[in-house]
Amino acid sequence: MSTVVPPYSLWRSGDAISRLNASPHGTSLVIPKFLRSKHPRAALVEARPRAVPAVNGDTSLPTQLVLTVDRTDDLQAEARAMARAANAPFYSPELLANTYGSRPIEILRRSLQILVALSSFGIKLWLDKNSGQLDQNKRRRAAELRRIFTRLGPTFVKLGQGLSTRPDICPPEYLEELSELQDGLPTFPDAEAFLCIEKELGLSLDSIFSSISPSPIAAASLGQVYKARLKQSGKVVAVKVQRPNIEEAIGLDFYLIRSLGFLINKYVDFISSDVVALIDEFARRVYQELNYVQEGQNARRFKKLYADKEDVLVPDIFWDYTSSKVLTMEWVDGVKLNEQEAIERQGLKVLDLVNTGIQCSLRQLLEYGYFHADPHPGNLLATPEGKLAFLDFGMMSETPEEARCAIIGHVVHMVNRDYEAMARDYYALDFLSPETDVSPIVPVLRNFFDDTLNATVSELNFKTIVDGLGAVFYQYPFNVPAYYALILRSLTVLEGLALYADPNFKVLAASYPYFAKRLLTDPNPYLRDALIELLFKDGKFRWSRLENLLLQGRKDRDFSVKEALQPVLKLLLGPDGEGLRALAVKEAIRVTEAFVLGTVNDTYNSMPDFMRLIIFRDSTSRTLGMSNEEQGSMIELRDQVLRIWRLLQSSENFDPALLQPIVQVLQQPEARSLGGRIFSGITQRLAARLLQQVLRASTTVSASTV
Ligand SMILES: Nc1ncnc2c1ncn2[C@@H]1O[C@H](COP(=O)(O)OP(=O)(O)OP(=O)(O)O)[C@@H](O)[C@H]1O
Repeated sequence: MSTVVPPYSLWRSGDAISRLNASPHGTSLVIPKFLRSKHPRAALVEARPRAVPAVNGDTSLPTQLVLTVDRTDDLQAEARAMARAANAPFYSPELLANTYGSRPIEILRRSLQILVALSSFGIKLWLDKNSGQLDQNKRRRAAELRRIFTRLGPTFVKLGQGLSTRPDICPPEYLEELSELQDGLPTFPDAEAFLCIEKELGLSLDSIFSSISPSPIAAASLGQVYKARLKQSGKVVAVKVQRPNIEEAIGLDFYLIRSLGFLINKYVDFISSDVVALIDEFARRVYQELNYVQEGQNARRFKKLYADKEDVLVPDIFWDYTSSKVLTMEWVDGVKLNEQEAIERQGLKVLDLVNTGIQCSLRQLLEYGYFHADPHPGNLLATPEGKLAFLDFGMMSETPEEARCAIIGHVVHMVNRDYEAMARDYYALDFLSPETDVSPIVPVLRNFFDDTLNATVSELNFKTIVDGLGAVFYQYPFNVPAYYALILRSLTVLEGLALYADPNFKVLAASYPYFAKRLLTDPNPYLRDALIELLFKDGKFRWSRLENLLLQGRKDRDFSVKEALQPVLKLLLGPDGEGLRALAVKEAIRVTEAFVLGTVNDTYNSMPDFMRLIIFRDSTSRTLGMSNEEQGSMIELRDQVLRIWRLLQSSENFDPALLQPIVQVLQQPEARSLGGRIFSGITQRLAARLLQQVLRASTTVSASTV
């Protein structure tokens, strides 16, 4: 799509709409007669946001009050927009049956159109299969399917966009081709678009805008977008106008697709899912996208949740110029994230923007669970100030809270190559029903990850992981919820963008600090238990895992060491913490012993040989009879604990009192004996070692005297 360069107020000659004259005082718009006569001019309500008067200036209203008044105005304008959208289309299979059931000619015509297009594709697939060229021709066929969907119109474009996020349904080649269904769609006549704006808003075009681009700056599946300037406030806005009769076109298609779904449910045995239910769910989402007031509300909610960071921008909505078919929003000056050279020319770094995108996506997907479900590069702009702007809030999705936690656990298990735990995660993620046996999946996961990487998992290309998991999902009876597929897709899109700038960029490595932070700090019981499970194995604390989590978690910009481990420490004191307390006792013994024996070892090694002989009757490097291996692991444990302690100490806001719960546990009645146990544990072991030493020495002496 061509971008309109200022002054963007020239109408194309020969258009149904006449010419816009540029006046020396600015631009004035000449509206064609057929547009002017229909709509009497209506009074304009000022669009938000308003200028806030200076608090310290001579203006009388305090800022807070102005903001409140603004907010009230805004809510009222939004309510008016909602009223305008009262008749927005909604999905009702019954209504569709009533409407199209009695239009056999239309049904026949459209069915033939779809049938011819899809059956020719089906025949090619069948021929490929019979000639053994299915794999070889996959890429070609995927591109053909993309073209067929574009030809068949908006419903199929949406269907293709939807399929492009489903690794459980489509092989990777199809996922890639179908994800290109975002651009290059045909436009519709501008005159129709301008008529639609006037009709929808009940205002004449020239009373709304002082200028508007003569042709769309972009055309997408459901609408096209113009750039304009608001007459009242002078703000530059983007005006999205819905394609004419789209509701009709989509309605007929969904009626036909649903009828096909019924036939599949009835006659195709190998498809066990309820196809009609899937179609209904999908159709409902597409219909939601037809209500631009809903999209505006999505944008507002998104902005409230995520644009608190100064590097994220979400356009404001101008409710007075918004209806179900017209969406007027703040114009975002920016370059699409895939136009990397243009971004670099502005002195911006693509990787910084991608990192912002990753951090924002992680918060969307895993913190609030409300996320932008269509983050293709066309919907992400880099602004000249270096902000990342999000556009197009038509398709939003939500991740249920349990799933958010299960995903965090899954990634951490993956990074730690805990394949059994990974396979079990699929229950928590609701991918597999509880009666499915996950044991066959474990070796498949192991084979894939162990084969693919020599380095750590976080060094793996995210796309490789997604393709690998996709292949597993494809082979087993997985039912991947739509939100999960969308999550994978949003991160894959960001990684794809980053790889242009840096072929070594790893999205998982960039996002792992966030996962580590959540695991260390989140009080959610699922995550807390996942952390405990990760840290304790076979009754032993895995200090290396804690060290790694702390090292990673510290890299997250929102990490606060104050919160680290707090959920686990709280559990330690709680009524359900008995098991954990027992583990803590054991570990305390192990660590104290490591410190004591480590120090003994150091002292022993620093002694001259003759002193060792006098005291220990031994001049070898074996302290208290410990093997080199034992010594090594003891010293490693001590050093690891010391490293972690230094790590905590060097972190901002660290207060040793945070570890108070551990001390408290040691003082609790049930663990009061802990001090004694540690002490006795150590003295027992030391005594045993000394005894061993003495016995060994006396045996050697007596043997030599014999
Ligand atoms: N606020 C804005 N500022 C600048 N450009 C915009 C704005 N909103 C939309 N655009 C441009 O218009 C294009 C299409 O807009 P949008 O993605 O919202 O349409 P859509 O019909 O929802 O698309 P899709 O087919 O992806 O669902 C964007 O890719 C962008 O180039």
